Amino acid sequence: MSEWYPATTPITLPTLVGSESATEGERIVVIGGGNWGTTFAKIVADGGRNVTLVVRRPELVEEINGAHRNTLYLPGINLPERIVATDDLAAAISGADLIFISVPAQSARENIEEFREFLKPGASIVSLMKGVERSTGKRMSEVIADVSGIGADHIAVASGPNIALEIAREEPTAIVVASESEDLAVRVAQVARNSYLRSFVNQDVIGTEFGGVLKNLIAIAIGIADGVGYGENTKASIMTRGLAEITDFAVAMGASRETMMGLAGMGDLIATCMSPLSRNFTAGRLLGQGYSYQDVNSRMEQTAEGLRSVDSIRELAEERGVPMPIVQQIAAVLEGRMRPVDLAPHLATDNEIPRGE
Ligand SMILES: NC(=O)C1=CN([C@@H]2O[C@H](COP(=O)(O)OP(=O)(O)OC[C@H]3O[C@@H](n4cnc5c(N)ncnc54)[C@H](O)[C@@H]3O)[C@@H](O)[C@H]2O)C=CC1
Ligand SMILES: O=C(CO)COP(=O)(O)O
Repeated sequence: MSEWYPATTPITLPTLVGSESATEGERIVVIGGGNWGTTFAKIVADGGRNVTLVVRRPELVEEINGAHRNTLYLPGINLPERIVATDDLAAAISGADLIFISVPAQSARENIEEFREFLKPGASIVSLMKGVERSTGKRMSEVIADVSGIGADHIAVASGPNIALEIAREEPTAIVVASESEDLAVRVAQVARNSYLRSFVNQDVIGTEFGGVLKNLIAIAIGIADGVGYGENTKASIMTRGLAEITDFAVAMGASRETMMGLAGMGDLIATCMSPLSRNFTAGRLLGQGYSYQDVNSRMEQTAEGLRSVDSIRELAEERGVPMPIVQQIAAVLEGRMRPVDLAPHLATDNEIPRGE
């Protein structure tokens, strides 16, 4: 691979034509039969490749292979026949070249532990997850490296404004793939593209991952504002100050500012804050309507990663001296120390002298 594409550059067709064969014949596995894992398998299949989808429930294996549906997670969506579901993780992983993981972030470690002995030499792992591990504060690519022992040149992450059900409905969308290895990023981007999904690449793994994690927190804040009944000024103020806040954090952690202005940062922030399909927004809205953290947890049937990332992000920010007033306030609402209605006025750390925007 001689050329490299910055975050703002789509992979253009001439490039793809020349290297299309790089991914042909590769065995592709997606782990996780939830909202995003199933949608991602559809993306790959609609791009013309066969894909094995590893799920846990035998009845879901039957539904996907028989009716080509995953009714619980993707109602109304017909899945391509190129997706073959299995609950046999070991068999799926043995011989797999490219493995995408889409399970809740807190389950990632145990999931990789379960399959690492079956990894074939040269296999690559791609995280589709948008959370940090609570017990360690690690990003998912770090957890993958820790547990699998695979080197950074075989690890990638994919992120962007990717509300699963919209993509499953084949609404045009963009995604960004990041890896320290340009070859791997381009290979993965070639797999994650089809008539309705355009893929971009970059080398900023830290920024691409943190973009996905951090926008969840701001989406919770927007949900809280919505639940309280505040209008668009409040939400726009939180989104704008939120972007500044999460950018400062990500840059302090080693991300590039440019990434945070791209698909994985601003792009995903907009999608998640604006979509009623977002689980993080929904969890925030319930909080804003007066439900407690415990109530929200029990009402959420799908993964709202932001709820589990708040503490880790707060700790990392404190360690690095990055002010995160909005994240602090989300934590205060979650812990019952602040009324949701009081969240929005405190968009900045309370300074006596107003500071520059
Ligand atoms: N749903 C979406 O629109 C998007 C989600 N993501 C991220 O993808 C990740 C997964 O989210 P969703 O699929 O939406 O969640 P989900 O709640 O819809 O599904 C999670 C799936 O993981 C399975 N699972 C749980 N623990 C497991 C384990 N130990 N081993 C194997 N499977 C396990 C569950 O059975 C379920 O099928 C999250 O990190 C999320 O932030 C990223 C982009 C878009
Ligand atoms: O990451 C997502 C969209 O890019 C999905 O957001 P939610 O997890 O809040 O549904």
